[in-house]
Amino acid sequence: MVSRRFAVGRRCSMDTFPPFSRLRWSPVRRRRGCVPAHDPLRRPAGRVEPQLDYLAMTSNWTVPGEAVSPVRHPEAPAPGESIPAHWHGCFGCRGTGDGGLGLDVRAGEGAEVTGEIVVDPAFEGGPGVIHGGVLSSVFDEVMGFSAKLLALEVVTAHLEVDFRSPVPVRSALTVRARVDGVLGRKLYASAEVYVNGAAAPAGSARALFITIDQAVHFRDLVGNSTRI
Ligand SMILES: CCCCCCCCCCCCCCCC(=O)SCCNC(=O)CCNC(=O)[C@H](O)C(C)(C)COP(=O)(O)OP(=O)(O)OC[C@H]1O[C@@H](n2cnc3c(N)ncnc32)[C@H](O)[C@@H]1OP(=O)(O)O
Repeated sequence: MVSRRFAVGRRCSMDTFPPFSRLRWSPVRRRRGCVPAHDPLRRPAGRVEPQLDYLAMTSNWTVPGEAVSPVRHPEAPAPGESIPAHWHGCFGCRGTGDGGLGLDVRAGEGAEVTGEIVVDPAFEGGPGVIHGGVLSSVFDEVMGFSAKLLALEVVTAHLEVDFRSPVPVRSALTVRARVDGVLGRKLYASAEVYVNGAAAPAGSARALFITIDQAVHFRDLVGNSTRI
């Protein structure tokens, strides 16, 4: 709780103490009571704030009961083998030297895959941690690869991510993903990310992929590519 005496535009010693001086809205500043005049987190007088239950905002995604178990294609890469890129122009498939994520995704048992990535400093969001959008891309890509074990062409229709703990840049990430169920053209997938071999996941994701016919889906879009 920020006291009224310190709440408006008070400069504090942290203004001159990098790196805090750059973090205008940081929780540290809020705790110390040095909150800029236009702090977006301040409550306008008289306004009733909704009481959000943040835990209820974590994923409650469930696979429909009618979904069937995924069937691995007989010619899918064997467990432990690398799964080839689905498109050389893909940001998720390209190496970091080529502006991509630098993911290595390997087949596991059944419809499970494991992706490995070292978080390039270029992927920084907050100071020293991965950008949440980049981590979402990692999840999207690794879950998408699980569809390749079924030899299906898919695009993402829905993606949701829970960020449980910060993921440092330069850390080694292991992403475990799998197709949980298939219902017509719909593939339900899930994944977790582990930092530097930790036992507890730092985040998790759920996605819905829809099978497509690549030739039809990208027919009128492929001309936009700079990588043909
Ligand atoms: C990059 C790609 C390479 C492809 C090569 C393959 C390689 C394999 C490895 C892939 C690894 C890639 C991993 C990254 C993949 C991306 O990041 S893809 C890029 C982001 N995604 C997109 O651009 C997709 C944009 N959306 C679309 O094009 C269209 O909405 C879709 C997804 C094709 C669906 O459209 P549609 O074909 O007309 O089908 P539609 O009838 O609307 O939906 C089918 C069913 O899904 C349900 N549905 C659709 N959207 C939703 C939703 N958001 N929520 C819930 N249900 C939904 C519908 O209700 C319907 O249900 P049923 O009626 O069958 O029960």
